[in-house]
Amino acid sequence: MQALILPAPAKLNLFLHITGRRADGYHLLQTLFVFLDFGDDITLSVRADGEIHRPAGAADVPEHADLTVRAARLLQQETGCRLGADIHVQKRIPMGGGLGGGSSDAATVLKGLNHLWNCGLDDDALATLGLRLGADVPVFVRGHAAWAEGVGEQLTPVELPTKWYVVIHPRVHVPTAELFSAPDLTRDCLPITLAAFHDGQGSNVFQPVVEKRYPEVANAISWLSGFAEARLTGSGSCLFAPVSSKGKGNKILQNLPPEWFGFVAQGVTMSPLQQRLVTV
Ligand SMILES: C[C@](O)(CO)[C@H](O)COP(=O)(O)OP(=O)(O)OC[C@H]1O[C@@H](n2ccc(N)nc2=O)[C@H](O)[C@@H]1O
Ligand SMILES: Nc1ncnc2c1ncn2[C@@H]1O[C@H](COP(=O)(O)OP(=O)(O)OP(=O)(O)O)[C@@H](O)[C@H]1O
Repeated sequence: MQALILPAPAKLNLFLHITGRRADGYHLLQTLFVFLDFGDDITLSVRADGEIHRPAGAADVPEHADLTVRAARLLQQETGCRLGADIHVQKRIPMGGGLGGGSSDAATVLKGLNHLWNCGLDDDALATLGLRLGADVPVFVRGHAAWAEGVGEQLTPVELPTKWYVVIHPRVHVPTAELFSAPDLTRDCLPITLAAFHDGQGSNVFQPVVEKRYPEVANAISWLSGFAEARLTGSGSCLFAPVSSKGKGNKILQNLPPEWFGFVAQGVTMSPLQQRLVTV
């Protein structure tokens, strides 16, 4: 049977503002997504019997709840495809860290199985399907760094200079839904432009809320700020800081307190998934 190994990259939110709220409670955002050349790997093997299985994946995520399995089932339902798949997920992206790991895994499965099953859906259709699984899935489907509005699904592709980032996971799991419902979250940011972001405007509105509730994240931000300008990604708990070279980043990590996890990665405009699919 045909098998395909595909990357599921992590993302950073270079800034994240909330400008309002929809009637259904979902928040309206402004954010800038960039991909990292760091992520999970997903192996997809086609099954003729129509079953979807996940023989390997995140230990604490049950198979039926895994976003990869949910993505495969959704694609099957929507297209009436009678093929199935085995999905091996090699997790590297810390979970609940604001790096979008689950969403990226889901997008990789949608794109990969759409190809292997010959479903013929285009990116618009896959992004619409993906949005039903999570607000962050569409950007991973489209695979281009983007300025995002709406709940994160109104995407305008942007070109960004390639930069290195130090990323730190303080080994704290921050539940996204809980953070979005925090009473002290700023929800009335005035809209900004990409030019204003490049001029230095923009912050992450979750940062003060997370720092207050999770002292370990506050410690990590304070530690990284001693070397470079540190900021939270998504709703945390990971933080990042731009550095001028991979070497500079690794030097910072030499001093990383052993209780945290850190890595250096390049921010890329075209997602590693998109780059890989061009060659398939
Ligand atoms: C924080 C970000 O990662 C920034 O990129 C995303 O906005 C979150 O995206 P995600 O993890 O895919 O989130 P989802 O799984 O869609 O939503 C989790 C929960 O967060 C809240 N949520 C999410 C996105 C949004 N724009 N407004 C919200 O209020 C909702 O309560 C939702 O039930
Ligand atoms: N394949 C998967 N990988 C990671 N998490 C998954 C997966 N499938 C389901 N989940 C669930 O989704 C939750 C959020 O995981 P994820 O790593 O996407 O968080 P996150 O990086 O904070 O996301 P975001 O930045 O989109 O808020 C996990 O705690 C887990 O219960």
